[in-house]
Amino acid sequence: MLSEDIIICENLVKIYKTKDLEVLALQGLELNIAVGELMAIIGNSGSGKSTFLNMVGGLDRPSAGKLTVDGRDLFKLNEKELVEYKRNTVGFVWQNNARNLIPYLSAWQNVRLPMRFTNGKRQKDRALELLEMVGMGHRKDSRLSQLSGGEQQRIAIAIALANNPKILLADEPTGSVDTKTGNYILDVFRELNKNLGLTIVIVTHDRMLSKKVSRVVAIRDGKTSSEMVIKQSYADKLDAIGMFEEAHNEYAVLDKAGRVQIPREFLENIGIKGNRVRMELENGRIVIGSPEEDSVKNG
Ligand SMILES: Nc1ncnc2c1ncn2[C@@H]1O[C@H](COP(=O)(O)OP(=O)(O)OP(=O)(O)O)[C@@H](O)[C@H]1O
Repeated sequence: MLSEDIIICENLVKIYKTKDLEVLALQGLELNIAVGELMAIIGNSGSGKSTFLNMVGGLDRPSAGKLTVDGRDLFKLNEKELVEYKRNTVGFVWQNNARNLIPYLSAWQNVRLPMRFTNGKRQKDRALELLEMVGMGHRKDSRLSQLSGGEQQRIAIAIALANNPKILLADEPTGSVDTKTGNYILDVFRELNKNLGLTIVIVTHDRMLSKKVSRVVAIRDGKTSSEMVIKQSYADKLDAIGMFEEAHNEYAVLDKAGRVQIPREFLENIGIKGNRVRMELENGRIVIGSPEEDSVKNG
């Protein structure tokens, strides 16, 4: 059972300032993520997905709002605390694995690199354990340049886990591999989530991939717009018969001021053109309709 939130993000704002330009990359993002969740963030290019991940990963500082990760207020960490946070709390997997790996070293050596603070024997054992966890134990002595893109991506996941982080952050982890390999990588995430209880946040464009996790949050223009949550009771059953992805309920996010962003497709479907909707309470439900319905009803 998921209980407390490991990531609490309220009204989060990020402004990038360049010499002659200010970009509002996050404009009041509301998003909480529970301990042990496997979730995806989707959204168009430029909607702020990577910005959010970078804030949570401590790679960049937020401008305003609230961001607490694993009980730590990311606005208050000093440089030293931030280095320690990046090393122990979060692990990163990127689309482009060249960012994670050193091609002329073996898989085993690559995984040991982030562990330079632990003793040698422990390091070797732990690295092997991680390689086995991602299904790459048998290739431990292969140089990275001898492995396929998908295999390299699995090594990158093992590296991200080297310091035993509580949260794994993955930015387009399947962006450079084919669908079959992408599915395999996603299976690795699901195993890690299930077996280690690791919280995993995946940023993706890929709507198919996002259907295989238990919650999908859509970001639009730097704000959370809607989310889909898998019906927990069905998850395991459906997983067993390969229909996991069919079982989502769709939710819209309600912020503290009572604002909800309605997906554009829904508005188009009921014929909303301007900036007004008709709203009424009907048998415990809020019904939103087109204002034109009134004129049809009344006359
Ligand atoms: N370092 C930066 N300096 C200035 N603007 C930036 C910087 N990083 C991101 N932005 C801008 O912030 C906005 C959000 O970018 P972000 O990379 O978070 O989007 P994204 O949803 O991850 O997009 P994509 O799917 O294309 O990676 C964009 O308008 C982008 O141009």
